[in-house]
Amino acid sequence: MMNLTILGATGSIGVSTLDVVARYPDRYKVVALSGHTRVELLAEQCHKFNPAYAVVGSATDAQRLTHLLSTRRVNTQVLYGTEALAHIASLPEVDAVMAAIVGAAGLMPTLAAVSAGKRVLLANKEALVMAGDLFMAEVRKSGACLLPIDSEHNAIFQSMPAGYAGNLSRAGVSRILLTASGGPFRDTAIEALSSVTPEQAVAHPKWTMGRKISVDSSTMMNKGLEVIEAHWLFNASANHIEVVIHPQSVIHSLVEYVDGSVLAQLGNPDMRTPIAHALAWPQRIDSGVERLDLFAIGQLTFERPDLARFPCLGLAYQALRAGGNAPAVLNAANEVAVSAFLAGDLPFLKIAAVIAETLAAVPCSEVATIDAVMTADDQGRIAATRALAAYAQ
Ligand SMILES: NC(=O)C1=CN([C@@H]2O[C@H](COP(=O)(O)OP(=O)(O)OC[C@H]3O[C@@H](n4cnc5c(N)ncnc54)[C@H](OP(=O)(O)O)[C@@H]3O)[C@@H](O)[C@H]2O)C=CC1
Ligand SMILES: CC(=O)[C@@H](O)[C@H](O)COP(=O)(O)O
Ligand SMILES: [Mn+2]
Repeated sequence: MMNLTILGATGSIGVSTLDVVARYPDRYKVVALSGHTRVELLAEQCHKFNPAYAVVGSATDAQRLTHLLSTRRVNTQVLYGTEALAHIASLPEVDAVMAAIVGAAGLMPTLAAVSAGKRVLLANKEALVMAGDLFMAEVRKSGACLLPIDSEHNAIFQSMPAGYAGNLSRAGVSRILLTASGGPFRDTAIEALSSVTPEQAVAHPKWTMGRKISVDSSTMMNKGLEVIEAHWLFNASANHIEVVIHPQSVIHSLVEYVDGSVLAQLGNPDMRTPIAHALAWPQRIDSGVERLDLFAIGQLTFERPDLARFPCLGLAYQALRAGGNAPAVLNAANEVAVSAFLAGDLPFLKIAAVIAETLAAVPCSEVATIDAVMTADDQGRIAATRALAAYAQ
C-alpha cells in the first residue's frame, strides 16, 4: 500500500490524481488532501477518500470545512495555512506526495516533501523555476525520488535511457525536443491579440487545465517555464532544449540521441497518463485513458515557434541564461501579470511587457538560500505591480 498526500487536490491535477487513485483502493491510500478555497469540493473528496488530514487556506475556510465534514460524519482533522501544508507533505506515514498547488505558493510545501525524502510527483513547475538549484540539491541530499508529472517532462523521463544519471552527453543524448501545442492563439491574427478576453485565453485547444496554466499556454510562457523546468530536471543547457510546436498534442516530447535516434512518448492529451506513470513507476497501471487511435488522428505536424508572436518564450530563455534570481523574478512577474489579465485589469499583449520591464528593473543577484529566492519573488512582485500601473485598463 502506498500512502499519499495530495497537495492541490481540488485543482485539475488533483482531481485527475484522485480519479486514478480511486481505481486502486488496494494499492493507494489517501492520508492527506489540501485545497485552498474550494471547500465544498474538498469536503466531497474527504467523504469519498476519508483522509486523516485536510488543509485549507484560512481559519474561516477551516471552520466551514469542519462543519461540512461533521454533517457528513467524516472524521478528518482540518488544518489551515502554509505550515500545515508542509506538515502533511512530510508526515512520517506518507510515502508519496503529489505536488499540484499552482504557482509560488507550492514551493515551500513541495520542498518540505523533498526534504523529507518522499516520492515527489512534481506538477508544480513554478517551484523548480524559482529555486531549481536549491531544489535539486535538496533532492540529492535527502534521496527523494523526483518524478515529473508535467506531460512533456514525464515524456522526456520515459524517453531517457535506463540508468540515466543527469549526464546528457554520457547518455548519448544530443537534444531535448519539448513539444508545445501553440495554445488557442497559434493562428490568430496578431492585430486581434490586443483584444482577446480571459475566457478566450483559457480555452485551450487540447488540454483541460486550471486558469493560470491555461493563460500561460496562450502566451507560451508555459513552454518557457517548462524549458527552465527541463533544464533542472535533466541537467540540460538552454542550447540543448528546443521548443517544437505540435498542435495535435499527441507527441508529448522527444529525446534526440547522437546516433540519430529520436525517442518519444505519445498518448492522448489526458494528464491521467503521466499521473498513473509516476504513481506506479517503475510498474505500469491502467490510467483510464482511452487508447491512442492513430488512424483517427491521421496527421502529426510541427512548426517553429514565432518569438514575435510569443515574446514570453524568449523572456524565459533570457531568464534561464541570466541565471541567479532571474527565473524567480520572471515567475513572480508572470504570476502578477496573469492574475491582472484574468481580473480584466491588463490587456493580453501587456503580459509580456510587464514581465520584460520587471526583469529589467530587478538587479541580478545570486540565490544561495531559500530566503534569497523568496526575496527575488517579493522584488519581482513589487516591480511587476509597479509596471502594471502603466497599463491598467
Ligand atoms: N492542469 C494540468 O493539466 C497541468 C498542470 N500543471 C501544473 O500543476 C499545477 C496545478 O495546476 P492545475 O491543477 O491546473 O491548477 P488549478 O488552478 O486547477 O488547481 C490549483 C490547486 O492549488 C490550490 N491553490 C491555489 N492557490 C493556493 C495557495 N495560495 N495555497 C495553497 N493552495 C493553493 C487550489 O485550491 P482551490 O482550488 O481549492 O482554491 C487547487 O487545489 C501548476 O503548477 C501547473 O502548472 C502541469 C502540467 C499540466
Ligand atoms: C498538460 C501539460 O503538460 C501542459 O503543461 C501542456 O503542456 C499545456 O499545453 P501547451 O503546450 O499549450 O503549453
Ligand atoms: Mn506541460
